[in-house]
Amino acid sequence: MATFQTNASYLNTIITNASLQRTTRPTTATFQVNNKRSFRGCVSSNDVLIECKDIYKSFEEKEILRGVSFKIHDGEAVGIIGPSGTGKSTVLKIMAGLLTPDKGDVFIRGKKRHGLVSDEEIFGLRIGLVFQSASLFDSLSVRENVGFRLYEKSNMSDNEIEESVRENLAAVGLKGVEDRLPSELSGGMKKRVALARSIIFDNTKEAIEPEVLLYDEPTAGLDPIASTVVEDLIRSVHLKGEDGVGEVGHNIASYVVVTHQHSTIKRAVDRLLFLHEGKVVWEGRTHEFTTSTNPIVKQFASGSLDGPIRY
Ligand SMILES: Nc1ncnc2c1ncn2[C@@H]1O[C@H](COP(=O)(O)OP(=O)(O)OP(=O)(O)O)[C@@H](O)[C@H]1O
Repeated sequence: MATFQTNASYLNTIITNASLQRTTRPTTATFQVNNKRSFRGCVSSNDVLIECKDIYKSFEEKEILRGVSFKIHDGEAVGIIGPSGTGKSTVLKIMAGLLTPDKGDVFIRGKKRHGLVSDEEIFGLRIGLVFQSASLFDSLSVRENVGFRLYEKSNMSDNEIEESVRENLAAVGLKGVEDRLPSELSGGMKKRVALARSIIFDNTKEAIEPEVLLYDEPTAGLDPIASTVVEDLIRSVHLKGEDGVGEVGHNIASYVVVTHQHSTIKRAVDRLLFLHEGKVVWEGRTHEFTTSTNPIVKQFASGSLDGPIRY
């Protein structure tokens, strides 16, 4: 087994830990998974996992976020959409604790987060971020990339990790690529390898797997069928608390997806936040997106050149 010198914080899939103690889960469980955990299908005001409140962020002179506010509830599948360059990825990084806002607050399970998230903090809500670019380690094989976190931190044997890597790769539609280097994969394959890495599960631990996954354009650049595979996989992780190979009982219960793809909006999310000119200008259920009379949403949904969005 290779000895990895690289700091885990450089992973494209960053599993961050908010510096908070775990709070009691809501009692309104709708179904039970493996007698270990409850996953919820409904939303109420006292189950907010992440709240962004009046967030401002500038890069140099450019003001990108101008008072972004929203809440992510336990059990939700939320999409963030909006024109290019409007700050969607920036919002994800702020939620993950990789960027600090210039103004405004991020609350994790009701407690204010101060500064960035560090690797040392191991309790509380876990937030996994899958970056837009696959950002795999070039010098590591696919197997080592996917199993990276397990090789570094778990008590699983090399054989168990290998098996898990193989199964999770198969779940994203990739077989027999374990020994390849990232340079030997297409862009879409790299993306799926990154996804496999985000959903792989440490079966020696029960309590500290991610509970919110943040996906930055997980289906961009994939062909329609590969997109469907990824969308369904994301959905199954959310719905059943399963990992890519159908093992239940994990903590992954909610996710946020930044996407431009209509298929991903339709298949993988239930609620949408529309970001435009630094603010959330519309929120609604997915099925309301195409029928909304909001001129910004209407223009975006139809792809029309006429309307308030200008390039
Ligand atoms: N670290 C950074 N330094 C300087 N500018 C940045 C940085 N990160 C983002 N930006 C700028 O902030 C703006 C918003 O970027 P962001 O990636 O959040 O947008 P986005 O809505 O996700 O875009 P897209 O849909 O095209 O992926 C862009 O103009 C980008 O160039």
